[in-house]
Amino acid sequence: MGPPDPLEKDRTPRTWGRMGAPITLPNRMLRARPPCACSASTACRWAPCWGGTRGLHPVPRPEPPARFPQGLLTFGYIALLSRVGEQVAASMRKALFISLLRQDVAFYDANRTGQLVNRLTADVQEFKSSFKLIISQGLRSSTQAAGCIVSLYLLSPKLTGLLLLVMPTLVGAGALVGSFLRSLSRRAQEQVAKATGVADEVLGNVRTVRAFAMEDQQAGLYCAEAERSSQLSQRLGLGIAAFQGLSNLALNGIVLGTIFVGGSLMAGNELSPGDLMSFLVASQTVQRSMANISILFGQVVRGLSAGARVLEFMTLEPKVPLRGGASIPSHSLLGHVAFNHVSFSYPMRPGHPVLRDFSLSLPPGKTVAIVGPSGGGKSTVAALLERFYEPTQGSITLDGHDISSLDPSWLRGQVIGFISQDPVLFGTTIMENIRFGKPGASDEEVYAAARLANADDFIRSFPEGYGTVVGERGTALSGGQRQRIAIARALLKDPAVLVLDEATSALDAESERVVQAALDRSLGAVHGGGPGGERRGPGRRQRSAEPRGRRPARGAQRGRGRGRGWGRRRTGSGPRRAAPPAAEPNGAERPGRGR
Ligand SMILES: Nc1ncnc2c1ncn2[C@@H]1O[C@H](COP(=O)(O)OP(=O)(O)OP(=O)(O)O)[C@@H](O)[C@H]1O
Repeated sequence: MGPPDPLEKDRTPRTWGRMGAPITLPNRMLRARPPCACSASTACRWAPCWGGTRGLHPVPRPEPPARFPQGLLTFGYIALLSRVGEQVAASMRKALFISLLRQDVAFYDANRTGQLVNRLTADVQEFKSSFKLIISQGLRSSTQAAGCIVSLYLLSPKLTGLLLLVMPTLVGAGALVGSFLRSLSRRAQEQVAKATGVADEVLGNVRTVRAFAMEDQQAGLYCAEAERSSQLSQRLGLGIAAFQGLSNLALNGIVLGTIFVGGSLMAGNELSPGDLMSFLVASQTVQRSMANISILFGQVVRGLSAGARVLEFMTLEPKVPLRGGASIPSHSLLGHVAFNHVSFSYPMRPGHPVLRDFSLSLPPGKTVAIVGPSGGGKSTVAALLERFYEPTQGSITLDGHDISSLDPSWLRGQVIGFISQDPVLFGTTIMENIRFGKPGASDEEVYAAARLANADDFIRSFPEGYGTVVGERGTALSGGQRQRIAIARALLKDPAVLVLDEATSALDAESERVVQAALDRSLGAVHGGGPGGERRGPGRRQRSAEPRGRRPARGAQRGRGRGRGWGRRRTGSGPRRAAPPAAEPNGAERPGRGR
């Protein structure tokens, strides 16, 4: 058994608690400790106060023996709190990241990367700070207030009863203002995320910005977003300030009311002057604690809305789960792909059908090129086959099995190899980038895939060879070199169906010739002898209407597909070459574009 996979279904963020159990179990235990330590520390501080309020002790002072445990407990709760806070934040980040990775591709069409990164960083940070503040200061203030309310009750139940009568009004008003401030805080955080999204996009495409001399315009765009975010935060600050001012006013009013009512009680001999004085001292402590709580309130509001934003994506379920479903045993996998009356609109543009009643049959052992105008839906066909999106109508089958019943992870990981128009590499070494196609591959397998993709020579010409770091998104390589590494990455996977989405379109003539040769070599390679073995299924060329050395299967026309084929068919006893495509691929293609 391999190591546990963090992306497995039963570890979904909806079940974050379950998934994070190994992390959160000690958390739970630890979580219980800081509050206890904090309360105990506060209790040590205020213990003499409870014993000494009856009588004139205006400034309660801890007795010397209480100082040592108080210091120890303070150390204990701060150390534990910091540990728990960091663990909670790490658990949240991990769960959120795992959840984000599981989301549908449509989710990424709707959300900018920068905004998602903002949730992973700033929102989790905000939540963690609030969590720690609530536990430390909030708990201390609450225990102080609760302890002193007990003292007040012991001194004068009647006066305390009157005091508590006004509390629900204050709490109700606080809750109302709180919900308003929370929504304002949420808007402010969304705006911060939007500004981060702009920054992320601009910095990630700085070459394009530089090439068009758009620095000032882009700076203006970011500044406008940052300004909006600042304004919203200032409004939030105003709201919090107003809340704190009003709550201070109310608390001072309560103290004045206490003096007034206490005076009447004293006049009626229901309260002694000493008790009234003690009552006032204790009620001032309550007032101070409540004032502290109201100051914390702003942080709580921000923390709660940040937590809600994190949870929103942590509990989101993708339409197409990453795993689950049947898989076809490799010995019986032929690779016959069929689109049956498929209609499709992108979730972002539901009113704009891209495919309408589209049917296509891709026989095993053939290469089919789909040719059509720009925007005609060729990439969409590849995306549907990868199950990046679900057809609105119709079905797609692999060897007669509806791909919606097949395990998407198996389909993408073992059946389909995909080389996109603009392949993106990771900012690590060439070796690791190629190995992305098959994580357990040996160095030898990586070299073989690179040789097949005509990439080995140029890789070895670098001083660092396969250890060369390719820069962010592979920017330290030429377009042709990137393409060839992407091809090696796909070939290493040895997929049954290889999808080439204009894999050579961005290249100059020489690079295209080299890459095309690499593809031809790989498609002709003997299966079982390493990467780049048997390939079946759809390829796609749009720029080159008639790929070299292959006979087109159908005539091209606007909005219609055209296929061509080559390849081999696998048999039970081993691979053998299938006949070259002298005729049209089986099945009727009728790609259509919705307009
Ligand atoms: N993620 C998306 N969300 C919404 N609409 C999209 C999305 N991707 C593509 N489209 C739209 O779908 C239509 C088909 O796009 P597609 O990329 O499949 O065309 P294509 O034939 O591959 O074009 P090209 O040859 O220029 O790459 C276009 O109108 C495009 O604007």
